[in-house]
Amino acid sequence: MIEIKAVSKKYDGTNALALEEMSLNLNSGDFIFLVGPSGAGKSTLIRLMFREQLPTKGNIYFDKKDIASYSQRELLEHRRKIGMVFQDYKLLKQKTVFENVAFALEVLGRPPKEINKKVNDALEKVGLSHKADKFPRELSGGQQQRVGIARAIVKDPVLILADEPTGNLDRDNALQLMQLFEKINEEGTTVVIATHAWDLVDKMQKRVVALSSGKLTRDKQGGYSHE
Ligand SMILES: Nc1ncnc2c1ncn2[C@@H]1O[C@H](COP(=O)(O)OP(=O)(O)OP(=O)(O)O)[C@@H](O)[C@H]1O
Repeated sequence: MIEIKAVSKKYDGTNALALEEMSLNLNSGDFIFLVGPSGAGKSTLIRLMFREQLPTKGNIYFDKKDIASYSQRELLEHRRKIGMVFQDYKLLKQKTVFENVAFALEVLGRPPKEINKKVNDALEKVGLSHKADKFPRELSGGQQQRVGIARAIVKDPVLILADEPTGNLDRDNALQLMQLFEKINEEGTTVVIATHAWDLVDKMQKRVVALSSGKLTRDKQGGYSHE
């Protein structure tokens, strides 16, 4: 699905490479944990895959097409196919749970009837139908992140990119969130999660891609600490 080929990234105004000659293949249906110390390049890799930024060197192919060569229309379509989930949820405070999720489809110009059905389906999937009319401030952190996930899946993405999605949650909530990602993955969506939650990575037993100083150091199925 995504082929990352010898990608390097240097941010303007810095000398060090955030990513160095990184190559990685993501297959359709994968569940991947991206791990590594702070500054290893995990967020950079996610930004490059979303095409929020371009590589300094190397290429990223999505279904065989170099994403750097996209037209404006192809770029919008690329982003429609990818659901993003963030550590700080990025919910709109003045909108209800329903409206937050609906917004992801409104910006795509979808008709209200379709929006209504898809938002209700997404909220049901994350177990928050009963909170549809609440505002984010009325929800717990775990519930807010479920809204973040509903907002990502409502677009029927082929890929979910989550950057530290459980960073603000306690262990029980974090585990439930990971199990929700697992359910979404089992229904066919490819999932990539950058995380520091080693214990959960160990528990989930998925493909683990480790980065260190911008380089890939490990790519193995299973937990993190067990070789
Ligand atoms: N916008 C930016 N401008 C300049 N340098 C940046 C920028 N974003 C990241 N970097 C640098 O690139 C390197 C990789 O950062 P990145 O955020 O990708 O790492 P990370 O593995 O996601 O870290 P963390 O676990 O702390 O989120 C770091 O050295 C960081 O300082």
